[in-house]
Amino acid sequence: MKEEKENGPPQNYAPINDSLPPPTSEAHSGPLTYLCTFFSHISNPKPFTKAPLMALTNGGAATPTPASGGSNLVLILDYGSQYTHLITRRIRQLSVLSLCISGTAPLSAITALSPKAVILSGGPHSVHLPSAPTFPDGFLSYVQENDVHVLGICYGMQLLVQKLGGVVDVGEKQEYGKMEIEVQESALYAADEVGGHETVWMSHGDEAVKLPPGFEVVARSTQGAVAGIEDRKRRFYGLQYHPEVTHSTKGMETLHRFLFDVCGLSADWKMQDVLEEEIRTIHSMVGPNDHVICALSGGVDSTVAATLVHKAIGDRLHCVFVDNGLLRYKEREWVMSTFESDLHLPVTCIDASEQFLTALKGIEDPEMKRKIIGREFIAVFDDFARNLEKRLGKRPEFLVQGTLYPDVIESCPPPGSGRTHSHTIKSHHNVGGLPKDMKLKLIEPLKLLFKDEVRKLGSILNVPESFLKRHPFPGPGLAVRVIGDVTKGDALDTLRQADEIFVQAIKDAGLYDEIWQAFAVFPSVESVGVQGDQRTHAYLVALRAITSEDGMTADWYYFEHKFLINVSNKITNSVRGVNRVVLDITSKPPATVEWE
Ligand SMILES: Nc1ncnc2c1ncn2[C@@H]1O[C@H](COP(=O)(O)OP(=O)(O)OP(=O)(O)O)[C@@H](O)[C@H]1O
Ligand SMILES: O=c1[nH]c(=O)c2[nH+]cn([C@@H]3O[C@H](COP(=O)(O)O)[C@@H](O)[C@H]3O)c2[nH]1
Ligand SMILES: NC(=O)CC[C@H](N)C(=O)O
Ligand SMILES: [Mg+2]
Repeated sequence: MKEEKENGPPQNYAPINDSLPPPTSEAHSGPLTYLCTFFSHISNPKPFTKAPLMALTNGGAATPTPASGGSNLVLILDYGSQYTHLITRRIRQLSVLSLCISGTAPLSAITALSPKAVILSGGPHSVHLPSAPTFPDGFLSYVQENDVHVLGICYGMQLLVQKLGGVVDVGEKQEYGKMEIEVQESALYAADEVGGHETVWMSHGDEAVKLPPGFEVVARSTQGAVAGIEDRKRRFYGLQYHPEVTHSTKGMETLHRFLFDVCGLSADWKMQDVLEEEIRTIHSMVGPNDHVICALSGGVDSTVAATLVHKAIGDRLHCVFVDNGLLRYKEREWVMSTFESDLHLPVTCIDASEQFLTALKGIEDPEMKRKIIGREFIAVFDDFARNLEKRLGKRPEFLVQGTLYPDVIESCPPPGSGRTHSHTIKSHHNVGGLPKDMKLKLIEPLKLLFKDEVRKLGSILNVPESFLKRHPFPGPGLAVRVIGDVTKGDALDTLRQADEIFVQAIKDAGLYDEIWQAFAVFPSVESVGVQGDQRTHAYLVALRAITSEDGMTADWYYFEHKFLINVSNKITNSVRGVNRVVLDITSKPPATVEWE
């Protein structure tokens, strides 16, 4: 492993914004801080004084005392729906903080956060089966005693109906896809919608056949199934359809009415507040003489994370960029020069390509590759920390990573982080791929944010657009784009060249900003071709370009034929060893963005 010198001293840098509150010795108690900390498994050197945190970290043993009236927070209890994260996003889009925890989390985890409203998500289960997940004992009396509003969506509505004494049964007709409903004037539906039909997205086989006492039906599908219910007196609401999905044309209006008219929440979730809260958290974790290292990839997330932490602790932050041998064409040169010229952040580049490629030799299994990469990254960061100790006389104890909420959702989630009964899709190297015995404590200020929120935060921090608009690039890099053994033959170099041609063509055509991510893949498949009248048996390259809001779901991007013809010709004419180009026309789901 080779360490290179830093990219020059910082110019212009202003470590701490004076307008921000001074460092405190106690952690800020906002829900964001609180859950971030919980997720990060940080053993805080200055213990939190808040009972709620204890309640979560010790599995709910403490008896929290909820603030009456609740905080301005909507808590989502996740029962495994593929749309749970979308509910969280939609609510944040309406400027209200929302967080998602497991639907079977202990009552203490819920009361600790003191939400003003709780949304029970959909899910694949049937409430009448014994294994059906449910909210904890005491939940219904807690929400009643503390004036908490509850909205059940799909499975969540069925759960409410059953637990409150109604009956849910297998419906005569299943309802999947776009359906029409008829609504009546009520808390959830405005007078001008009354009598009108709304298009909604349904996805259920069970239905409420008898409502609990106190409830009324406020919407019905044109097939006759109960689609919306209310018990205003007890503050229980239910929707059989998914208002969070864009196919439910008035879904956002219904959520808006629920949040502001029904629950009386205020629209106060602002990126400026997130920034200030995160800076307070960092001050509370990192002592005045502590040093911190930051894993910087040059991507959007770590750049924003580094800028934020730098604002909090100035030059006690030491950024490290790792060349793992899996980077794109000239990526290392670009990162090192632009960090110096545009961001003025000191970065040390470590060339660990040999170390990573040796560890990956012969490895074909995608999850194994991810775990190896996660392990090697941490080994490099540990070495870097040891070297800094020689220079600074004190070993950095913290590692900043640009982990996002979707990384957590899709990796191995810790209990309480949401995704109750869903599968691990893939271990993102920075979450599920981390070694269990790592010593560095994590600081992950973006851990509860989606990408578009990170971009907003970045622009408040004056991170240049050239960084914020970059397409995401996964930490395991080209290792998840070369199928099978990455070290075999010229796979990596071939892929780099094809990828560069494709992405440059997208930039030249002015399409870069409307595409979420575009890249080439090397499937390690050979096929027969004819080039210069000669038979060839050479590799194929696949092109993938997608649009997405947050990387959780995606659609493939529709290019004009002329564009594709030009790119295909350019690749087969200039990349040695490639005689065929194919286009990936799969959305997520059923595929994922990366091939591995
Ligand atoms: N080559 C690298 N050197 C150092 N750290 C890295 C490297 N690649 C990834 N990381 C770390 O892993 C984290 C997750 O990677 P990820 O690709 O999700 O985020 P990003 O690179 O910061 O942003 P983007 O999603 O826009 O690529 C990064 O935020 C960074 O902390
Ligand atoms: O830093 C990362 N480490 C990883 O291990 C990883 N895997 C996928 N990605 C990126 O996440 C988004 C969703 O990708 P998938 O649909 O392939 O899971 C896409 O933007 C992917 O590029 C990763 N980023
Ligand atoms: N999408 C859902 O929440 C479905 C709930 C339940 N499994 C049903 O089929 O009715
Ligand atoms: Mg990246």
